[in-house]
Amino acid sequence: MPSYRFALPRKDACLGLPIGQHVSVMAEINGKQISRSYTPTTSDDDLGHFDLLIKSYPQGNISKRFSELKVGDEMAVRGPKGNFNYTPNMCRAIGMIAGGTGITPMLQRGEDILLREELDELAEKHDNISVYHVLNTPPVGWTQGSGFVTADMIKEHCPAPAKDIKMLLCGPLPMVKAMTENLIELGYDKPRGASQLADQVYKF
Ligand SMILES: Cc1cc2nc3c(=O)[nH]c(=O)nc-3n(C[C@H](O)[C@H](O)[C@H](O)COP(=O)(O)OP(=O)(O)OC[C@H]3O[C@@H](n4cnc5c(N)ncnc54)[C@H](O)[C@@H]3O)c2cc1C
Repeated sequence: MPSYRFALPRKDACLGLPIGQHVSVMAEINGKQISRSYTPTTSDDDLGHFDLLIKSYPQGNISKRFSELKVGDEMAVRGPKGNFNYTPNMCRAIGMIAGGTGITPMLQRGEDILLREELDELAEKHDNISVYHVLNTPPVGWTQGSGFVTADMIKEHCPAPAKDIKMLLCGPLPMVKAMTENLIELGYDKPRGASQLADQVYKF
């Protein structure tokens, strides 16, 4: 999946995006201003530019635009955007369910398993981080999950429902819908349409 690098106005500038927030990329399409959210894979340690890992859909309004960019082209970007402001120790445990490019808000810093090396390295280095990959069509000998993420997988790998935990969801709409149903079935709070920081289940 291609990654696109955008220059910042100065070589020593950082994007300055708070963890948990994203940017809006805008374009005028058929006379209408359309914007979509994207989470850079670079951090504030990266100066002079930021990178976006984009899956371009042939019918996608904004994502298709990326695939048509030539070096030197510009896009309109606005931010920071989003209600999720991460602060250390904001809760005891965080469960994250991400589908495809939905991994980008979970790991702000890209693939068949996007960012796999980075994720596995994080889990190896930190006792309090564990990663479970679920593949639609796994290769022979695959020992982790296969098919879609199920309620049983969530129960086994994510923090159980409690006041001091959060569950973060990001991915294609059908997946987010299915995960919302799984979470409700498991006893987590029903998420509202537009998530707020205080919510137990936060949909990006
Ligand atoms: C917080 C957040 C962060 C995100 N970060 C990223 C990121 O880092 N990288 C990234 O690539 N995306 C990311 N997304 C998704 C992104 O915002 C857009 O939804 C995506 O690029 C599709 O937008 P579009 O305008 O191209 O398509 P739309 O105009 O929304 O859809 C038009 C058509 O495109 C096709 N299409 C669109 N989405 C899908 C899909 N998921 N599966 C199959 N077909 C589809 C369908 O044919 C659809 O009818 C993020 C979303 C959120 C909420």
